[in-house]
Amino acid sequence: MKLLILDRDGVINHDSDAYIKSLEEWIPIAGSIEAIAQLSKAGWTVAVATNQSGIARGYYSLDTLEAMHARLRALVAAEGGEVGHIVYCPHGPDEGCACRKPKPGMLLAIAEQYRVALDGIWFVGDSKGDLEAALAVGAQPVLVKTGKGEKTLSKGVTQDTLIFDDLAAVARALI
Ligand SMILES: O=P(O)(O)OC[C@@H](O)[C@H]1O[C@@H](OP(=O)(O)O)[C@@H](O)[C@@H](O)[C@@H]1O
Ligand SMILES: [Mg+2]
Ligand SMILES: [Zn+2]
Repeated sequence: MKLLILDRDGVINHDSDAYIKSLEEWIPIAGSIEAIAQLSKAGWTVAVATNQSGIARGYYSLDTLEAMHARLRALVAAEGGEVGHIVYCPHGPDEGCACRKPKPGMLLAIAEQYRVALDGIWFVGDSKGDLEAALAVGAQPVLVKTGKGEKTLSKGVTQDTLIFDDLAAVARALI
């Protein structure tokens, strides 16, 4: 199967150093909804793996998080596509969970969900932790320059990292 895994904040929607705390703050990056829909219509399964420590920090509720993901699904559906499995880590950095990136727990959960291996599967992110999670399980690290991507790039990435301007450019490369 054609599986693509996306980070959320800074890849699908704009990110903020103050966290994305409400549905109103969840604003798609230009071209990202259309990119997901086009990929989906081209036979790709598009899954999402996102750290959401704002839950543990008490910045927003699980209901609010689910409302953001319902909005994502509705916007992609309106373009004729669909979003696959969305996995999130609600834990804080000090909880030692297995799912918070750069740990690969969420990628492994998605692989198990679809009963596929992660070798070479593209994981598109904007942060160093996204790239490290991909490398930890043999997936293909892909960096976009949106969100924290430019900052991540400026600090240096591994040679095998693929780099694109944004998610729309990733979709163009795959379709
Ligand atoms: O990019 P994804 O994984 O979809 O989500 C990132 C968010 O959970 C937040 O992650 C936080 O990192 P800490 O969790 O505080 O280390 C900060 O980077 C915030 O700016 C950011 O909005
Ligand atoms: Mg991100
Ligand atoms: Zn976790």
